[in-house]
Amino acid sequence: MKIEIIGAGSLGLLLAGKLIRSGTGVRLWCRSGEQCAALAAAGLTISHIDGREPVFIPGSEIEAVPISEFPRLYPESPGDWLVLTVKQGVLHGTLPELLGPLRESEVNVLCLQNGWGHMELLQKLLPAATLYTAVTTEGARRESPVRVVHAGAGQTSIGIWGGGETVRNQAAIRMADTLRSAGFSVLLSNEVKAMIFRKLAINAVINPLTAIWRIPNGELLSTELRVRMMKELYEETAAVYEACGIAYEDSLWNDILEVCRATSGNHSSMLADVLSSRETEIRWINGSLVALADQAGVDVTAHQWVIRMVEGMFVKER
Ligand SMILES: NC(=O)C1=CN([C@@H]2O[C@H](COP(=O)(O)OP(=O)(O)OC[C@H]3O[C@@H](n4cnc5c(N)ncnc54)[C@H](OP(=O)(O)O)[C@@H]3O)[C@@H](O)[C@H]2O)C=CC1
Ligand SMILES: CC(C)(CO)C(=O)C(=O)O
Repeated sequence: MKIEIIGAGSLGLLLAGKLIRSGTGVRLWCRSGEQCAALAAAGLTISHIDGREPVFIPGSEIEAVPISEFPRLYPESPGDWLVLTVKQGVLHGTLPELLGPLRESEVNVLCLQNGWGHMELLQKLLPAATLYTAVTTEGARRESPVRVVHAGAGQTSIGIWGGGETVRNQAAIRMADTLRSAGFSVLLSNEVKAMIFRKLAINAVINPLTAIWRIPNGELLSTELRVRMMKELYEETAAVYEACGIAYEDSLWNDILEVCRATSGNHSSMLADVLSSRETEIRWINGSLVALADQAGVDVTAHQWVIRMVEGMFVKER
């Protein structure tokens, strides 16, 4: 199996390194030629916060190519899968033009983005492709273009976008087996929308508050006021789901609290973006809930406020 990974950031480097180490063919598409050169010179190091030995992949074993070469090189020798590990902003920004030549292609595409909105976009861009959503609780943090920290082993659930029996889908089964042999814990799910909306609720409550208060996830639980703000965001989210007929488990609020405990020392991805003055994914997390709320006539004042707070902070810091 040959896997094309687009986006050599936290998740892309983690996946690429572990897949290469397990013997899977990987071509890694980086935004910059500088990162490709750095990987060729220094190799890739994956370290673990749980004390496991770092994994080192020598540069000679890494096929890293600048994304500007994608339209020329990809059609000459396309891989079996495209794995997208860029942020939502890139998917909605520069990637549509790059993927344009694949419009007729029946390629399998695995998308690991948090948030909501990217799958509909990809469906329009790549109507002949089979799209798979992956919802992951793996934690990865890129330290440099050639170093990534595996900050927490999690679980990845994969489902066919648009419905279908993922659990019997041969391509999905092979992909899951390949990821498992690289050391990831993977489930196939026929409930793709339920898994996306569950993760969306978790991100919509935890990410903006940790980014605004600049605290690790666990500190959200340290005062009553913080938990009350979380609850407000949660209750608005639940009201949107009810109004839109989106099913969710009764345990969702407790699940969110549990994620804070399980990832207590982690910086959320939104806090990490804010601290690095990068664009956040709030438009596709809280913003997508506001869009659903507008259609359904639900009041989501708390979500609107956190969006303004995070977007205002980002603009100020640039
Ligand atoms: N990190 C994690 O633990 C988790 C992440 N996710 C989701 O996965 C997605 C990726 O997250 P993460 O890996 O953290 O993000 P990062 O910002 O670490 O990585 C994104 C990568 O995309 C690269 N990139 C930007 N533009 C392009 C382009 N046009 N072509 C190719 N590559 C490009 C960036 O390059 P450069 O740095 O050079 O700009 C960067 O290396 C997000 O949607 C996130 O929500 C989900 C669960 C966990
Ligand atoms: C689950 C959580 C909140 C873990 O940090 C996450 O997905 C993120 O930071 O984006």
